[in-house]
Amino acid sequence: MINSAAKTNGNLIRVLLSYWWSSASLQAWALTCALIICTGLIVLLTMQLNSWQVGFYTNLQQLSYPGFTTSLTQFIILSLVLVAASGSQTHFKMMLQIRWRQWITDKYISLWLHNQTYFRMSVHPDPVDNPDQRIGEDINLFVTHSLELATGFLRQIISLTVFAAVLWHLSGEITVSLAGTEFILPGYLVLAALIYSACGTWITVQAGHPLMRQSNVQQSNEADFRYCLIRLQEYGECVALYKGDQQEKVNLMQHLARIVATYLSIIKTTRTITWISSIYSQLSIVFAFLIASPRYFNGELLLGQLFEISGAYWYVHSALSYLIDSFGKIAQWQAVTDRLREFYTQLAASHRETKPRPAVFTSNKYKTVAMKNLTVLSPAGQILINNLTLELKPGESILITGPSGCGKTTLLKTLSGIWPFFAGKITLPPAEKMLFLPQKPYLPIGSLRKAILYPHSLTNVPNLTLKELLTICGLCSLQQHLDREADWSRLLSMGELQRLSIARAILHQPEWLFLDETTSCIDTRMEQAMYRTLKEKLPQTAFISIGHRGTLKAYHRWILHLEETGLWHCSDQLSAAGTGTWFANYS
Ligand SMILES: Nc1ncnc2c1ncn2[C@@H]1O[C@H](COP(=O)(O)OP(=O)(O)OP(=O)(O)O)[C@@H](O)[C@H]1O
Repeated sequence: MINSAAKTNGNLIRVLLSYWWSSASLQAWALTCALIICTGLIVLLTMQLNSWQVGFYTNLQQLSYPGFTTSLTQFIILSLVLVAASGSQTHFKMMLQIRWRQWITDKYISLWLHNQTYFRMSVHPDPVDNPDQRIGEDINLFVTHSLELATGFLRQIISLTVFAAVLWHLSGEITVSLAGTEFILPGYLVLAALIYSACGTWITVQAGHPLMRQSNVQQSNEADFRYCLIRLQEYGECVALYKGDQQEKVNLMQHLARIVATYLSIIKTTRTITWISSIYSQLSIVFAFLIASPRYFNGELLLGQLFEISGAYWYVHSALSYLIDSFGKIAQWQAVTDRLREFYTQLAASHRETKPRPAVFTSNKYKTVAMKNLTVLSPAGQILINNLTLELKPGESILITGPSGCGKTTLLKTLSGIWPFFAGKITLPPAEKMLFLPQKPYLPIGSLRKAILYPHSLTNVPNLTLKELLTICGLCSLQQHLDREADWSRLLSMGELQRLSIARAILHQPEWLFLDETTSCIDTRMEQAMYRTLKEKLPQTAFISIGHRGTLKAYHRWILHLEETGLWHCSDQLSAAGTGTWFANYS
């Protein structure tokens, strides 16, 4: 168990960091190096500006005007280089951000779309929430925060090394007497900064750790709220017809209330962290002066040196307080990383489940659609179809009937390879010879031409062919709109959408056509016309239809009737005996 978790974590890290080992690695490393160089340069310039104070204040103290103007010139030059380095750092960081995000998003989308994983995950007993948000927003936050934290960390490490050395040098030695014994402490200012920051960090971590969980919950709350708004927009017509405005408002307000409640707890934790870090920062301003003042008042330090110590102390203290200052960002980074890990774990599990199963054979070798001892289950484990054995030869058609909810659609989903809950053996012809028309037609947003050609993107289909197709499917009025971009699934009626999917089937000429109540929203006369057209245009095609209307029997040789109990019964309309011939040739 621990091994598997460690393996998943290892794979996740490989996916997240694969940009640096990808085909675009040259670009990745070039941007990273440029970012590191700019960050290092900024710290070195900051150190120069800190040391510059010594000369500047000394010149002021000694009333030296030429020294004062030289100091100002130095300041202008250092500042100009610092501005250029800061601008370049921002440029390289943002470039790396968008390229890295693009890379990870591409990886996640590929994993999500591979082998219909998006569907399989939706029927998982415990599906992860809002995959859209994980891909769209969490990856973006992960990349942004990772780069912010990494560059911040790098800056603080260089800063700590450089300024700790400066501070150590400036500290000199102090003598401390403890229980009558005198100790000489070198670099006591560095030691003081270390102790001070360690105490502050410990207190902040204790007070702020709930923030990570709260951020995670808030990400989910925000995604749920947005999903409800999108659904309302999508089903606006239905909600309006039901006059469900009040119900929708209550639902949306409940989601908003969850966001507010979590936000209130985030406010509480953030307030505590802010109090701690403010006290800590305010004290640190005087702390450096306080512990360096004995040497100043002893005449061992000039005013400029006192300011230099204070500056160096401030940088060392800032570097050591990095965790405290970035606690909110670290908490959010941890939350999005957890959400990406959770999503990746389910993606990986889904991929393991969908590796070609020994129970399903798809190859050119198979000329038939056959099932042997096929048992189809619901996600809850309830048997929908029990021990089904049958074989369908090329060009033969079968009508699947049965009461609503008995498992007709699930049988087609099993044959299409997207339903994972089954036992038994299935053999199928190659995927490109089959076409599945779902009950609810799907049309991509775009031109009508793209909608008819979906899921292929054949570009060489002449307009005339497409117009003829629309005519024979009773959609003449759409002929003029082949290139009109729209959300066609909203504009067309259900019957029109179903006829458009029949046009799609005729265009693609499959050898095996699976129709899941594809004509359920069309009147009987038109339904008959559609089936006659299909038979005429696709004479060699085998039809596997689901339907409730008895009129469909005329277009199919076989009738498979499913019962609610999982039992089934198959009959041959051509055979005088009616049943039994189905299995004669099955091997
Ligand atoms: N994704 C899913 N998650 C949970 N249960 C599901 C899922 N898909 C189908 N089911 C259940 O499986 C059973 C069979 O559903 P299916 O859609 O196959 O029925 P059907 O015979 O095609 O019904 P209808 O004639 O009404 O279209 C139903 O009880 C349904 O609730």
